[in-house]
Amino acid sequence: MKRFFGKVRPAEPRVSEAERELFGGPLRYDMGWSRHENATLDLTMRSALRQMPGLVGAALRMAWNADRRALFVVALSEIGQGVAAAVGLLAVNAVMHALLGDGTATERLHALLPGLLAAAAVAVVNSALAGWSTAQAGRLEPLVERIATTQYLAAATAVELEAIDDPEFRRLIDIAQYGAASARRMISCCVSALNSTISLIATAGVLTVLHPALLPMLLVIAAPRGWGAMRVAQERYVSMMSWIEHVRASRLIGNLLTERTAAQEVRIHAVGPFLLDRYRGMARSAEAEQERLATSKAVTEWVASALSGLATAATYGAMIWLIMSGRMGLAVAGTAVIAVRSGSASLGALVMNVNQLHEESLYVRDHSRFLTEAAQRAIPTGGAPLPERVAEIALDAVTYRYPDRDAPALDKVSLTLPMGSVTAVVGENGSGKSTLMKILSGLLLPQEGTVRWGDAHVRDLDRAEVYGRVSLLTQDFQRWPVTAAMNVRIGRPEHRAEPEDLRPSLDYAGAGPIVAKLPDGLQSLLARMFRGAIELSGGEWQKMGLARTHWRSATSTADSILVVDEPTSALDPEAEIEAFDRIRRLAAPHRAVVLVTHRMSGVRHADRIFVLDQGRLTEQGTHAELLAARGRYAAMFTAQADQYAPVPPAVPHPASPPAPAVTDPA
Ligand SMILES: Nc1ncnc2c1ncn2[C@@H]1O[C@H](COP(=O)(O)OP(=O)(O)OP(=O)(O)O)[C@@H](O)[C@H]1O
Repeated sequence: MKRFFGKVRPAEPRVSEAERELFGGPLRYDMGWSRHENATLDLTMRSALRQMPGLVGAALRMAWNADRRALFVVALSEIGQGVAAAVGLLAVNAVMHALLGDGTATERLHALLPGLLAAAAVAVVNSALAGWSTAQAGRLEPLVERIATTQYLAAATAVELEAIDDPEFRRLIDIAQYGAASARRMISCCVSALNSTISLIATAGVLTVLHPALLPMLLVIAAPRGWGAMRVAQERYVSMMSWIEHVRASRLIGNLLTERTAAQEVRIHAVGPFLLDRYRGMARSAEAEQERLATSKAVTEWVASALSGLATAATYGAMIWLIMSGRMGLAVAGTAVIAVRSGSASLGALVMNVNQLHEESLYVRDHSRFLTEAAQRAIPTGGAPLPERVAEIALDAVTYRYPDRDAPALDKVSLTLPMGSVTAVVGENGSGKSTLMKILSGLLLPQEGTVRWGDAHVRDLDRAEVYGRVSLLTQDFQRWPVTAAMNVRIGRPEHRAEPEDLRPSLDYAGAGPIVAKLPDGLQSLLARMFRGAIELSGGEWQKMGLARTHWRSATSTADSILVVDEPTSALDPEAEIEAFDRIRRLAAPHRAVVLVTHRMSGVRHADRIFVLDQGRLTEQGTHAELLAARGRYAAMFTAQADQYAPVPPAVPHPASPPAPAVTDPA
């Protein structure tokens, strides 16, 4: 019994060997975000029905905002169809009475004509109303999907970077993407549910008028089917939730096999057949879950149909008893049979629609949950205006810890960046350099300590204004799949520019020759995924990125900061020297330049150098001061300088295996 009527639970995961090997264990969605929200995934029928009005209301509100005239027309035509159904039944009743009444066959045929004509007229009106409703609903649905998608995208782009780094929130972003299409489908479900409800009310009214016992009978027939459909939907949803990570991982493997970046290793290392085999393994375990679901659905539907069949037999039995005992006339019974049939069809359709509404509403609920959580984690809007002149940006005892980490990535870091200065930050991998850059840019807010622009605390400032003053060039800067001109202009997209306006930025970055080589110059499309588009090399892209950064800096005169994180990783030695030189030239009286790099040659001319070690600032000073101090910086600098020393240190040769002894055949 518990199997059918207990709470729907995810099936015990069967871990495929491929999952264990590639990902270290089963990839299952742990419903963590619902715990995070202090709400367990509540999938009882009662809670479904309780939440339904709110979710239907939300979908209808979207429809109302999208096109209220269309919504009004849909509602009107659906109500019209319900009324037509009732009138049709009354016409059928009149026909029955005429057919089973007194008089000769000809008289009875004459008597039933008005009823027949009325039924035909009702059918014509009904189909006209149905067409009208379909046309308007078809117009409404894409609008609702667009509104929901826009809400989703706007919320996703407005959250703090910390939320994007949070795996729980990322999962919620993934799941919520299905909500927009579900909101669209909810509109058609709502229309169908309204249609079934109105025709059911009409049928129920007619049945009650005919005989009070007929209505409960109708409900008894439909109830098991409703239960079955809802349970199947819940099982499907729980399964989809618990397998979402698995689906994502399979998709990831599929993408890796076809991605251009992985293509070389896929071939040379024979990763292709290896991953393909693991892909098959994961697909097999997903297929086993699909099979389990299909079997469970078949059993549930069979039980529901059996119960519904028993109820139908009982209903007809009761009707025969009512006729035999003289409590119901034959004409009434005839109409009742038709009414019960059409009523149970309406009820069945209503149950199916409510069930589908329920299923879609689960996804819409994720969408609205995402919007709520995204709103809580959104970058605050408003705040104090940022003065044009701030003289310096200062960090005071800044500590930052990533949500899932114990050790802080930055530990009580204090530093000052005066306008017009060039500051370098060096340190080993994982020492906290990139985190410091994110704090300086306002992308992350410190948990302890303060970041000030002049006298104003970043926390109190209008963040959009802070971002407006930051130029960012990171090693993984975005390679936008748009034209070369737009790849530069997108550094400050709201600033309109003709291609000639971008020339100084291209020349500054040394990207002029790259553009000159492109078939359509600045109008060339830089995206391999489109036909006729061009792909640049890593170093060429880096120059385009530098041009973009220059364009962004050049379009602002207020005090600002330029953050450059490993800008030369793909450049050849000559280009690297040039790039560092260019970055230094970006220093201006109203700009503070911060440079993060492992290339020590690039930092020696900085006004001030900071050394980070495990999140702490351990050394600071000019190049000469730090060399003299003979600390970590001096060690790192000397190690790199030695690489370029005239007499390279001896490189040990790999030991060669001993040659097999050759015996003279003679
Ligand atoms: N999104 C994140 N979530 C959790 N931990 C992170 C995240 N980003 C960085 N870390 C951790 O914070 C610490 C500092 O990382 P950060 O990227 O700032 O170092 P880095 O000095 O820039 O390293 P590299 O020179 O390798 O780029 C590391 O231990 C890293 O594992």
